[in-house]
Amino acid sequence: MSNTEKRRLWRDVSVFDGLHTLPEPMAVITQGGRIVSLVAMHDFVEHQAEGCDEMGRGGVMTPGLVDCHTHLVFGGSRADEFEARLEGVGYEEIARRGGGILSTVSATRDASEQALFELAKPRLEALIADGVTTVEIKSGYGLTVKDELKMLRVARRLGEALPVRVETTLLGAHAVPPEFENDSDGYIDLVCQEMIPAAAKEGLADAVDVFCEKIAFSVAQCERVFEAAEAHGLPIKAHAEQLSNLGGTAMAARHGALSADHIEYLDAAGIAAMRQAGSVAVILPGAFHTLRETQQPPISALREAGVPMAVATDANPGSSPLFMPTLMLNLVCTLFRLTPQEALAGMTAHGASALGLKGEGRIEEGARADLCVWDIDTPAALAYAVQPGRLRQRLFQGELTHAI
Ligand SMILES: N=CN[C@@H](CCC(=O)O)C(=O)O
Ligand SMILES: [Zn+2]
Repeated sequence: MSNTEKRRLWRDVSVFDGLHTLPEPMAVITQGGRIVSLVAMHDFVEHQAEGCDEMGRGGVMTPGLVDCHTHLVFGGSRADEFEARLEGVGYEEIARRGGGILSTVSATRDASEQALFELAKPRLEALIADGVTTVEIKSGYGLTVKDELKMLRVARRLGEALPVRVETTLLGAHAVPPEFENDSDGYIDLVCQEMIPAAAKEGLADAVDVFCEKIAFSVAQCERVFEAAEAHGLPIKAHAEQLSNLGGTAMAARHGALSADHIEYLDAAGIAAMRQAGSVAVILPGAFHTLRETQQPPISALREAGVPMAVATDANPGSSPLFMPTLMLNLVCTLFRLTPQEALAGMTAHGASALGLKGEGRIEEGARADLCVWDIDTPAALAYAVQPGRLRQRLFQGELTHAI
C-alpha cells in the first residue's frame, strides 16, 4: 500500500479547522490524499480504527499553513540596507537612491535559473519545516520579460522538487527598472503588451500583482496592468496602501481582486470596496516590524466589515527577511491585536482564499489531507510562543513528509 493510500488515524487531537477550534477532542482519519473521517472522540467507535496506522494521540491539528504572499526567489542580500535603515535612512529614501528593490533586481538578473533555484530552495524548506503546505511565490525582481519568466520558472520548479503546492504570481509592476527611469508608462506598456502575454502563454503565472505606491506605480498604471491580466484570464492582487493612501485597493477591488496586501493606510472607502468585492485583506506584520512602520492596518474596521484577513510572511530580502510563518502568527497578534484564532485562520482558510483557493485550508471530511500536528495543548499556543521544533507531523496530499 502506498504511503498515500494508507489509512491513518489520530486520536484525541484538538482540531483548528481553518476557521475555529472545534469544541471537543477529535479522531481524524485520512486516506487517499483526503480527510475521510472527522468525529468527536466520544462518538468514535473502535471498529473505525481497523486497518488504520495509529499516528498518535493528543496535540493540536491544523490545516497545513498557507503562506499567501512571499518573494522567495531572489539573488543577493540587503544586509547593507538593513544597516543603513538602522542608522535612520528610510525605506522610501533607499528606493529613491536606486537601492532597495532595484539592488535585488540587479543581483537577480545576474543569477542563472539554476543559481536562483538553489538559493530559494532552503528558504522554501524553512517554510515547509514550519508547517507550510501551500505557498505563493512572486516574481518582481527581474523586470524584463526574460528575467520575470526566469523567476516564475524557478517558482514552478520549486513546487515540483519539494512537497508543497506553489502558486505563482507575476509581479512585473514591482518597480520601475533603471532602463525606464524616466518612462514608467513605457515600462507598463512592456508589462501589459509583452510580459503578461508571455507568462500567460507559457502557463507560468497563476495571478498578476502590482505595487501601487508613490515609489512604484500610480493607480492608473496599475489599472492598465489589471486590464491586461483580465484579458488573459488571470486573477489579480495588489500591494497597496502600504506607505500612503493612493486608493489602489478600491480600484483593485473594483476589478475583483483576490486580495489587497499590506494596507496599513487603507481608508473606509477601501474597506467598503473590499467587502463588496469579497477581496481578502492580507496583513503582513513582518514588513511592518522590519520597516518600523507606525501606521497600523485598520484591523477593527476590517473585522467589523467582515472582510476576511489573511496573514503571510512577505518573505523577501528587503522589507521582511523573515522566513518563519509561525513568527508571523505571534507578530500579528502582538502588533495588531488579532486573536490567535484570527491569526491561524489568516494562515489557513483565509490565506487559501487570498490565492483563489476558496474552501481550502480547512480540516473537514473530503478536504485535502494537507495538515500539521503540533506538540502543543491549544491552537492559541502556536501564536503565543515563538518556538521551532513543535511540528510533530506534516502531511502533504496525504503523504507523511515530516515526523518527529
Ligand atoms: N512592498 C513592496 N514589495 C515587497 C518588498 C520587496 C523588497 O523590499 O524587496 C513587499 O511586499 O514588502
Ligand atoms: Zn510583497
